[in-house]
Amino acid sequence: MARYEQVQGTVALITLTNPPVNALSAAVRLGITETVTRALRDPEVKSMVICGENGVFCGGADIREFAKPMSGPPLVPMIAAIEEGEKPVVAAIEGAAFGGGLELALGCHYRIAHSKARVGLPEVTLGLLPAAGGTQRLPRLIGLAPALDLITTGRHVTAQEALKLGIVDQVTDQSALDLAIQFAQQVVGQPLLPRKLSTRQTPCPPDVDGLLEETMAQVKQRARGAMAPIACVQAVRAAATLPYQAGMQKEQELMATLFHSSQARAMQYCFFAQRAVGRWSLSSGAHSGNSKPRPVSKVAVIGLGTMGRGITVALVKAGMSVLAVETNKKQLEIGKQMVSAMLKHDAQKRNATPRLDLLHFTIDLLELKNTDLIIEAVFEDMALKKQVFKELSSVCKADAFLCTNTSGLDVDELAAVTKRPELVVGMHFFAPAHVMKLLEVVHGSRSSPEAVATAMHLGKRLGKVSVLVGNCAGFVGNRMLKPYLEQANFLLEEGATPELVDGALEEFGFPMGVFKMSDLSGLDVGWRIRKEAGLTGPNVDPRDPPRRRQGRRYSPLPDLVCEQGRLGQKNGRGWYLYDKPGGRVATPDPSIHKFLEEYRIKHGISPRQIDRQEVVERCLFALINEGFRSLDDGIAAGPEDIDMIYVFGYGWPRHRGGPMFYAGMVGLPRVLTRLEHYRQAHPEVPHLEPSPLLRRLVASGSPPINKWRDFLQRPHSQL
Ligand SMILES: CC/C=C\C/C=C/C(=O)SCCNC(=O)CCNC(=O)[C@H](O)C(C)(C)COP(=O)(O)OP(=O)(O)OC[C@H]1O[C@@H](n2cnc3c(N)ncnc32)[C@H](O)[C@@H]1OP(=O)(O)O
Repeated sequence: MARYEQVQGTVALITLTNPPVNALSAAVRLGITETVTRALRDPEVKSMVICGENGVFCGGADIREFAKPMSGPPLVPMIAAIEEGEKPVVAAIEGAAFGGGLELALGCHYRIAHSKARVGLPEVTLGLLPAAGGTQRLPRLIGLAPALDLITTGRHVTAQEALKLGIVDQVTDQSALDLAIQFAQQVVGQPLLPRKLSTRQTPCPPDVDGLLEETMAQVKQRARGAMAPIACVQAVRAAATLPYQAGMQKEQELMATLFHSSQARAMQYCFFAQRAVGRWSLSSGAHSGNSKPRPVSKVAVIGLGTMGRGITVALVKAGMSVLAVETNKKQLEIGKQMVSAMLKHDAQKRNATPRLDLLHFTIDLLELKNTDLIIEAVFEDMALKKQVFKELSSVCKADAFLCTNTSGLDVDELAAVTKRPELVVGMHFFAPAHVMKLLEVVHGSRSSPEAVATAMHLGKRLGKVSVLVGNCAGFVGNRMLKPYLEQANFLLEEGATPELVDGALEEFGFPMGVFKMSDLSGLDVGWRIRKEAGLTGPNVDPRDPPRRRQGRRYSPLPDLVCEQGRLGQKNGRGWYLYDKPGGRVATPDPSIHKFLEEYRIKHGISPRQIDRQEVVERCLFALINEGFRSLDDGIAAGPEDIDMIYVFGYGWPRHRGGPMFYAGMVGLPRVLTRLEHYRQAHPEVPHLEPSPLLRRLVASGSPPINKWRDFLQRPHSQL
């Protein structure tokens, strides 16, 4: 797992060989320990170079080993032996040096990087801290403030930034390995002590306490309940305030509290789940391994509303040529201005040139005739979308893919109006589409594996986490959101305020609660959908009592709020008050409280005290319950798919792993018992009826999440 060679007569070359990313498994650590010892003992060897096979230095500790009992040599003494040795060691960094990989490089005396390499300490994103000396050596190398930034965010930096920060000594466009070998020969005989980072003092600003306090306050706010970023600040503080060995001790103590935590397990689960969702499969036997995406070079976007603009920007940022289509010149001009401004703004932030040359605008559908893939992003209205699909089907070339950016309409119904239903798939982007990482790719009953593969691949090119889902109202994400929103409204009826509900959900870790989120999205969006569904407005069955629709409990509260002209952030009034139309700062509104009180009096509801536990349980367990139903229906392939949809699309806190992982952490029997309890208290709410899958899992002894697929029935799988 570590190859040993002697090159140029006097240089020991140690190559990590653990594909694909040379993770520091027990065997690799043993290999490094043995080869370093050999090189230190060999009188012919004057210096060493450490590199990684296949153009990757090292992806860090082997994350899969974290769940197993520790074996093999630990990292800390292994790295200490490199640093303490009296022969210079040069790290030749190609590809990536992340986590333990960068910590290994920091134990070397010099670092040479290829210009395309990236380095970073992403442990915080796995619920951990860089506990192989990273929190002590990096601040000593680059100073307190930049080290705090890198360690608490886990962000990766380019070789150029690493050079500026002082993490690496040289960057080359040629072979980093060749340069490192040359370098290793040149530095023989030079004093080594100053190169040993553990012997240095951490460069600090005059007001160390001020910087640490300010950082801690910012980190706590950003962390939303995650423990690791806070532990990272505490560990880096030790680098500024304690001698090296005491700092290392502190680093180990803090790591011990994180290592077996449920947060670390949740975040490591997310790491693998994110990669697993890319490996899709269909019941037909087609899967990502046997279905090739078709190359796509020309893409068109139909409709330059909020979604269409975001999608266009995402495509251009990925280097793709885009034809943007609107219905008339006026709309086209508005769209053009906005897309160009968004691209310029984005490029400015990255100090880059906006790729406006990749953009083309038209109102003429005939210009689509050479396009490979079309993403329709018109208003969410089935009749309109059908009309667009009919036209696309006749003007586009016969093998062009037709994709719809719908958030929940029936993809099969759209496919049916075309002459090529096998080339139709859903691509559900999330707003803002150029920022949000999630893409739900919707498999219609006639979508071909090639169409699925092409949409999934395109999502990847756009830097999205693409998740394949089946075709049903709301797909996976919005289908599960429905019972969540419903419970939040019922809680208001029963005595809660928007602030109480949102506070509980934000304390759980969501960036914003359900009512703030609704204000941000615009309250009229759901209102229109409810009108179309006959839940409010003129099509309501006149025999329905005010708080019942279609045979079940219904809360008209959101409709009544809209009827008052409160549409959310866009007009400055929704569930909250905003300083101005479009304002972002939500203030509780006494007139909403009064409205809720009057509503309860009118409907004879005695308000009761509602605590935060009830808010979290009712909203989240109802959502989770729908997740189990989606799994059983074959709309979601596995719990990982649901979890990634919620983490990347709906702000579910990563340190809680996603709704299905969270259910496992809480304990399936508890989720079942609480749902049964709430169902008994609210018999008119069918969403609270525990799903058959949840019952089967509990009856089978609540197996771990990776075994849930064995319990699915899926009589009507959509995948
Ligand atoms: C006791 C601990 C003491 C000290 C603290 C040290 C802690 C650590 O080092 S924790 C690990 C920190 N490192 C990371 O977080 C980096 C993780 N990896 C990546 O970011 C990326 O994989 C990459 C940039 C290195 C490569 O990206 P890419 O080329 O896109 O490949 P993939 O991400 O798809 O990965 C390929 C394949 O490798 C698996 N993998 C990647 N890194 C690790 C790892 N560190 N340990 C175990 N496995 C790893 C990844 O899961 C993929 O496999 P699967 O598709 O089967 O999941």
